[in-house]
Amino acid sequence: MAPVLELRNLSLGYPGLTLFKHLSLDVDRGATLAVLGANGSGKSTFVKMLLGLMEPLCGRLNWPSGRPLEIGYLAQLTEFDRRFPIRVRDLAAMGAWRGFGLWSGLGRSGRNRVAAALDEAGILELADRSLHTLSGGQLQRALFARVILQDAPLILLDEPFAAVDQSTEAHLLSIIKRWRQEGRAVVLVVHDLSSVLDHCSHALLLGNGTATHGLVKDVLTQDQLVAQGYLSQSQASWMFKGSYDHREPTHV
Ligand SMILES: Nc1ncnc2c1ncn2[C@@H]1O[C@H](COP(=O)(O)OP(=O)(O)OP(=O)(O)O)[C@@H](O)[C@H]1O
Repeated sequence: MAPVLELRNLSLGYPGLTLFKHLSLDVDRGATLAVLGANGSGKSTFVKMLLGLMEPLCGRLNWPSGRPLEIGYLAQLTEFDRRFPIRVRDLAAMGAWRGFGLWSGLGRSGRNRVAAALDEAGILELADRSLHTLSGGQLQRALFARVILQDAPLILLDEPFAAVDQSTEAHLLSIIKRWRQEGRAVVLVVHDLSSVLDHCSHALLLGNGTATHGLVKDVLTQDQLVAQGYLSQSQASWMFKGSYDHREPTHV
């Protein structure tokens, strides 16, 4: 699959703090890249760099299309102010504003697109509810509907499953599956070694000043996770003996 984005010899950090050096990777169409690392390893910084909010210390991002692509972005739920007084359908419609313009009306086809996105996210019946009345899982579904409407070739999800139950997670994974089948590239920041990784093709592990990238099964090894400070030796021994093992991605 052709890349939508190429990172070349990238170093990332702040004055006096280098988080990692010399990262080169391609984000391919149809790939699902999980970004993991201990607290403070640089996941949020990596997200900011992808969004163009900060420059790498050195190296570069290449956009094979010749210009930066639109990124469908889902921020961490904790960063979202749900007291903002709008309805679910208005929040979702914000994802489509490029298509219809900020100050013009949605029109029938726009309204149909919003309804279809809310339906796919499983919250059509909540369309007229105010955001502050939603549960965490319902709000996450509304934010997914907004990303659906962005219709972007590259999708960046920052901890999309942090506050959702198993059935919501499975539902949101089915949306990610569709995106992947359509050839979109999906980058997800995930916090734990959960079953989500079964649905990812590649992993980027940050920590202890390094960034390791490759197939999930090659990167998330016991030795690597300990070396990069993600797990202690005893946690790793417990985990690799028990619930977590290396499976090939099942690609929901
Ligand atoms: N604007 C900044 N200026 C200087 N240092 C920063 C800045 N933002 C973050 N850092 C530092 O960079 C490091 C990486 O932070 P970052 O937020 O990217 O980590 P993270 O992996 O997302 O952490 P967490 O899992 O705790 O959210 C931390 O040591 C943090 O203190």
